[in-house]
Amino acid sequence: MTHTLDRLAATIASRKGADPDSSWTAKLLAKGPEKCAEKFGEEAVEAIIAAAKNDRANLTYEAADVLYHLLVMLAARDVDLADVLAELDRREGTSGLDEKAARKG
Ligand SMILES: N=c1c2ncn([C@@H]3O[C@H](COP(=O)(O)OP(=O)(O)OP(=O)(O)O)[C@@H](O)[C@H]3O)c2ncn1[C@@H]1O[C@H](COP(=O)(O)O)[C@@H](O)[C@H]1O
Repeated sequence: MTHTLDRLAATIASRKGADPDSSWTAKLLAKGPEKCAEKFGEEAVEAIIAAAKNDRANLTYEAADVLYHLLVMLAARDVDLADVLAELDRREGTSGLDEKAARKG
């Protein structure tokens, strides 16, 4: 699964600075990080609606859109997927309750 995300992140990275007419990703990135974040939010809302309706087929489809747009948003702000995965690795083995307490300080 990580390999799929790694491949997709690499494809998205390759679209940075590419001709916007050459790919949808290049066109979205050319619109800037704020637009990429907005698109991520739109896709997240569509996934939320599918989940709330218990529409599992659509939730699967929308979740794929969410992951793609998350990677585009990260690329737009030069955040590496590897760093996000490292943060998840860091949390592995700790309780979610501990993580919540740590955030509260
Ligand atoms: N996974 C995706 C992916 N998921 C969603 N999308 C695009 O994201 C858009 C989201 O749909 P919307 O209806 O919200 O967007 P829209 O209406 O077309 O655009 P707006 O008018 O709303 O701005 C669609 O146009 C999809 O084509 C994706 N585009 C690309 N990929 C992957 O990225 C790779 C590179 O794509 P290109 O950059 O197009 O070569 C592809 O091979 C895929 O693997």
